Amino acid sequence: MKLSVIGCGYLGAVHAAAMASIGHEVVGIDVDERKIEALAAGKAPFFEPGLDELLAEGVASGRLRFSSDLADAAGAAVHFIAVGTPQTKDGDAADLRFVNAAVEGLLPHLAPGDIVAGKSTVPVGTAARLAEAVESVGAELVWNPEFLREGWAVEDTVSPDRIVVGGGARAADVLREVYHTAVATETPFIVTNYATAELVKVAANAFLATKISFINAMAEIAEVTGADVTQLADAIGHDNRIGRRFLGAGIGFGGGCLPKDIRAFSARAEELGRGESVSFLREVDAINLRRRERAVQLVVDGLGGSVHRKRVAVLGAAFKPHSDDIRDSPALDVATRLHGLGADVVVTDPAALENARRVHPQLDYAADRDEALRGADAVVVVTEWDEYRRQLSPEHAAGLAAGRVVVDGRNCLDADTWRAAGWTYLGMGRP
Ligand SMILES: NC(=O)C1=CN([C@@H]2O[C@H](COP(=O)(O)OP(=O)(O)OC[C@H]3O[C@@H](n4cnc5c(N)ncnc54)[C@H](O)[C@@H]3O)[C@@H](O)[C@H]2O)C=CC1
Ligand SMILES: O=C(O)[C@H]1O[C@H](OP(=O)(O)OP(=O)(O)OC[C@H]2O[C@@H](n3ccc(=O)[nH]c3=O)[C@H](O)[C@@H]2O)[C@H](O)[C@@H](O)[C@@H]1O
Repeated sequence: MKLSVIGCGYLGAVHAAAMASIGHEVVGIDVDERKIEALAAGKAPFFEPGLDELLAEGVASGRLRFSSDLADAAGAAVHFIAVGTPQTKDGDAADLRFVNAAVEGLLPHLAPGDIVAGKSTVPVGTAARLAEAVESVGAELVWNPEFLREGWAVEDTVSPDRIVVGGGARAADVLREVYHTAVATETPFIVTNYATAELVKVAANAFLATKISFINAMAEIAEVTGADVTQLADAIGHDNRIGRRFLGAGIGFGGGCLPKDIRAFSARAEELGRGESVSFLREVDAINLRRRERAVQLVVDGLGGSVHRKRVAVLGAAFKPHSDDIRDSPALDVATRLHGLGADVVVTDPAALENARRVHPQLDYAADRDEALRGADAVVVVTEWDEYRRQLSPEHAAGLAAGRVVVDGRNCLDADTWRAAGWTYLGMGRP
């Protein structure tokens, strides 16, 4: 089938490449010419495991091409909208300018019977509003939210846990054909109305954020009682009604989605007169942000009350491992707070260094882990990449660092091993 994907960022580029890999003829469109140039050359403009291979394969096969001209979407049977919906500059609501512009710009290139499939995360009510414009040219709108995780985006797109389609039965059948490989393996395929489809997406992210803040709230209680939140998480996680996943206590969630999605959800619920129904999400957000402060406090405490002129090695910049994404990164928040307190901060990250340098030029950067560790008075692990977690021994770190203080912002190090090697180990919610 012929498909177009409007918006080729973390979501759209992967979607376009994955759709080509399952046999479709795909054109990816973006207003960012630099991105399009890279993609057309078969190169991912960001770090995503497996994406380079998929792009190169798709472009070489002739089934995948990229363009900065929306007119090139003409002729596709399904047009996916995958543009950004960031937080507005002056509030919590989602900024729908890009979605509106993409749909508006697409209208002249649509033919009767075409399907426009929204993938961007939007406030409930958006699809119903956009449907009118799409129908005015004889096309049909569905909302088909996306649940992929960065770092596993290719796998999640090709083999999703579920597919949700809000819209009419004919359009849903066309999407069944689009996702034929997942349908063949009996992936749950849920057809519903617009509002449900939009809400499924934000509800899923709100639940995940709540789960993380729940365990971080337990970490706060653990800190004043001498309990160990990692053992607590293991123990409650054995109850499979609860489950251990997303009970990782630490400096909390960040990224281009969870934080802005819970805020946009709160803002939308308030508009609908139902703010109180999700008022707990404000608390989820507040707990999350407190944990970043806590990590900073641990570094201050570990260094005897002041970080001024102390060299602090910050291991990690991305909001999570296997990604170069630094949008609302807790790691960089911790780094900039320490810098603000007068510390000589040296940040390193295997994938996100370039992005970090661009957005936070005031910080110092080291090309690799060992360079960051050299001469450090304290070490803080803020993104749990394997090379900081599994591949870093306390003895090796001791051979490079000047001090012996390690703050484990992701509870990813073995406390006993580090202590036995002479380090002052400070974890999040651990005695
Ligand atoms: N990043 C992720 O893991 C996931 C993202 N989402 C949602 O998907 C949407 C996109 O997110 P990301 O890909 O992360 O954002 P992104 O910022 O990486 O990509 C958005 C892209 O849209 C392009 N764009 C903006 N206006 C355009 C227009 N009028 N025409 C064509 N292209 C345009 C931008 O240049 C950019 O490349 C958001 O609503 C997000 O919440 C949903 C699930 C997963
Ligand atoms: O809407 C989206 O964009 C996506 O948002 C998240 O995916 P992602 O942002 O890629 O990353 P996650 O793996 O969910 O991690 C989010 C944040 O939570 C943190 N986290 C995760 C798990 C945990 O136990 N503890 C914890 O602090 C991570 O470090 C990271 O900062 C969701 O998991 C996806 O299903 C969703 O599609």
